[in-house]
Amino acid sequence: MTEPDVDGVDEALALVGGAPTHLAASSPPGHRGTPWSQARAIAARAGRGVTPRTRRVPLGEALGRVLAEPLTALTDLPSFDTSAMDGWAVAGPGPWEIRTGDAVLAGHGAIPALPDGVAVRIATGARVPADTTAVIRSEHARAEPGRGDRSGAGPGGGHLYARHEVVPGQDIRPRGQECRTGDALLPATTVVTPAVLGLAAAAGYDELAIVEPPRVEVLVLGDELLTSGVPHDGLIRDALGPMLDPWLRALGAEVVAVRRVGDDAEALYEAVTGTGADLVVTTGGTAAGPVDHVHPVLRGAGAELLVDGVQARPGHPMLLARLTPSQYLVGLPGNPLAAVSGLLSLAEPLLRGLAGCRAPEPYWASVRDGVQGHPHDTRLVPVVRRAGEAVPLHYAGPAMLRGLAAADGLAVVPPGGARPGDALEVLDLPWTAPVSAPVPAQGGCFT
Ligand SMILES: Nc1nc2c(c(=O)[nH]1)N[C@H]1C(S)=C(S)[C@@H](COP(=O)(O)OP(=O)(O)OC[C@H]3O[C@@H](n4cnc5c(N)ncnc54)[C@H](O)[C@@H]3O)O[C@H]1N2
Ligand code: MOO
Repeated sequence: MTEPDVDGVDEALALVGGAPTHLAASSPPGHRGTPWSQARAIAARAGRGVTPRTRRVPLGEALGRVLAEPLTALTDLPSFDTSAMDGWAVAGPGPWEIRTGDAVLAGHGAIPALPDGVAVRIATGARVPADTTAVIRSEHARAEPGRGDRSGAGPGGGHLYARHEVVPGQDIRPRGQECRTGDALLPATTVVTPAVLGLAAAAGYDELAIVEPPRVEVLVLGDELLTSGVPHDGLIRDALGPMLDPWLRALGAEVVAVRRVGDDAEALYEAVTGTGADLVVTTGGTAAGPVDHVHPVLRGAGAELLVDGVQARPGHPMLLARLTPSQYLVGLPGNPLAAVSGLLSLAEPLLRGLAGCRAPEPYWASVRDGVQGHPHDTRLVPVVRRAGEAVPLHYAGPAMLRGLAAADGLAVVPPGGARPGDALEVLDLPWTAPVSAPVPAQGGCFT
């Protein structure tokens, strides 16, 4: 499928570190595939081109989803002038006569306005009476009891003295300090984090309009795959079914099915043409071997190939096809790390668009060790973060998952490689992103 000369070095590159080769970055004549960045951009554009389905869900079901509409304040926040401290509401200059029987508590209704020269006990979060000049926190005031009540707050009244200068408005949170009704609090495309849920509740929401998660069907190809037990007799364990389901959910997808279709071209055709999913992800069968059915099936199904091979290692046979105007297929190569490369290169940007998510800011880290480059292609290399640097991991061959399983991300190594200290883009894994929200049990768009 690709030129054998450069393919020959691929496994070796994946296993060793060492000095960069700094060979020419331009594609040789006949070199196949779309440049890596361009392929990602095509996938992202395809995802953004589909109008997402939206629905309203109770707050409790919105975690991890993406806002389909801006979050607009349904109320002023605070919605009334609020005491920020436990203490005294006072009006006018002191000392103040303590009004008895009128402690103002959070959640209670309005109490009469305060005339000048009067103080009343108030609790944090309570509505400040009309005409209040300031709140004096208890530790900054001295109450002198009146006759018949030594506490000063009882029916006997008494007088209140400030221990410090009183500044008008002190310790009062004025109505609308955080927002006014109708203010835009968050734009559509915001991922609903626990903090967003809190803000939405405070701003008066019971439900949120969210983008429906894109429905994804995974088709695992290959007659050689076992679903349990130890590999034997040339059969191996399916490593991709168990990995892709939760990974896709962490990327904001609803995985409607993971189906094993073997090396049966007809079954694959039926599955691809009959799917109700927004995205079909296939694993294996992307190359040109005798049972590599993905290309012929896509041709038979009249699919449009948007990306047919990418200048990326591992994973160069990855592909992206449009099945119908609103349905896509990402073909992941069968080698497990190559499949992950395809997942992050094509499926992730596509899903982001389908899920209505914004792309995250690219994240760069300086690489501790030199990384051997591929002569012409971008390499994705598992790395772990150590003391602010990205450390490339071993066991990163296309068929291996040992390096990936210990990794925090995949470093994007340009053709020619990287020297120690070079800054490389790092693709975060959805469960390790330093600035992302946690992955909830039901999935969500958290990267
Ligand atoms: N003549 C050529 N042969 C190959 C080329 C090439 O350019 N020319 N590219 C190689 C590269 S690179 C890759 S990657 C693979 C991609 O092949 P396929 O997508 O067709 O994948 P398969 O042949 O089905 O499988 C490859 C490999 O991965 C194993 N596999 C498949 N599915 C799973 C799974 N679910 N879990 C674990 N392992 C899986 C499969 O047994 C094979 O060992 O093609 C190369 N060949
Ligand atoms: O080596 Mo292949 O690049 O995609 O696994």
